[in-house]
Amino acid sequence: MRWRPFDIPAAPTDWVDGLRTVCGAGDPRARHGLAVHVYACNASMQDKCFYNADGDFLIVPQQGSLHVVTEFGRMDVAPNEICVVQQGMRFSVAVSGPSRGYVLEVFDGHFQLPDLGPIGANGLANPRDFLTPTAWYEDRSVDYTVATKYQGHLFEAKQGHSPFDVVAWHGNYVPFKYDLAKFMVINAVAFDHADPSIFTVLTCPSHRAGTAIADFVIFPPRWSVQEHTFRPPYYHRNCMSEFMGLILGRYEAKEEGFLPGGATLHSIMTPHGPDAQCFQANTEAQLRPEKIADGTQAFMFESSLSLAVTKWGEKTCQKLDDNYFKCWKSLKKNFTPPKP
Ligand SMILES: O=C(O)Cc1cc(O)ccc1O
Ligand SMILES: [Fe+2]
Repeated sequence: MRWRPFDIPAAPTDWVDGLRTVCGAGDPRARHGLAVHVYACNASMQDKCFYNADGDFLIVPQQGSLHVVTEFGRMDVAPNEICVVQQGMRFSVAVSGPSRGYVLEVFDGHFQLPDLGPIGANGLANPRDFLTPTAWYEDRSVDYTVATKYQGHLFEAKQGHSPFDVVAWHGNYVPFKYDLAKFMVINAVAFDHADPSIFTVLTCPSHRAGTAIADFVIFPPRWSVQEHTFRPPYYHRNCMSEFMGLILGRYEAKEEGFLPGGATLHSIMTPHGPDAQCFQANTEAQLRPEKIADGTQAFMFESSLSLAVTKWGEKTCQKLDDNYFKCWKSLKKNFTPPKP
């Protein structure tokens, strides 16, 4: 499935009011699964905060910076940066204009760095590049709204003061931000297309060893140098679900139709791969070292669970691209076995 860029509303809409669920699996009541949301808004949350009782949020701004106030301090998160706000933390989002992005929510546990295995001590997303806020507080007596997502539904409560009255904190259960440009990219330098798991920024592991509730994977600017190789993604079916979004630029396997602020979902075992144009160009291209994905950033929320699309994702948003399948239609059979 493919979605055209989600609309940013014209009427004043804050971050919570502009949150919509596209797909997901599992159940926050069983503390197992994930949800993929998009947000589209243009107004700051006024004397209003939000907390998620169901799980942790990984927030990926695509357009417009988010100014996030949390109980732990403030974070400015721009497109090409991400932040994680964990279960239960009060936060309020201010925006400076039309803003849009994606949210990966996990119900099971927390996001962590992937095991580096033979990569060894350093690489991919390095711990030093994750930033946590410094304590910041305000002492304001005011009519304040606390919005909550609890068991998938939104609730509101009122209180007489700002919740951001925490003067100091210590510990390690804290929100954080990360600049995707800091990702230390590792890739194949001889031949073959590497599994995109090498681009995993953060993962929320499941209880089944080696599988994830969700991986957050990026496709950053990098050198492509492989020889004797079809360099773009291979045609494949996956035992995981692949939800993709585009922050900036174009994605090499789908230069047309997959646009910043839009999305794709390739469900478990649904075959997919580069569009016909990408196949043609990369079949004919000379394999010289080449900088690819320059000025772009695509990402994937990949899950071992099987995702169901919401009614909003399928119908209400009116962004589903019914013609997506046509991008593969002109692929021709190229099998020409030698005559016996
Ligand atoms: O399908 C996609 O575009 C994502 C993807 C990229 C890649 O380089 C290898 C496998 C894969 O699923
Ligand atoms: Fe894929």
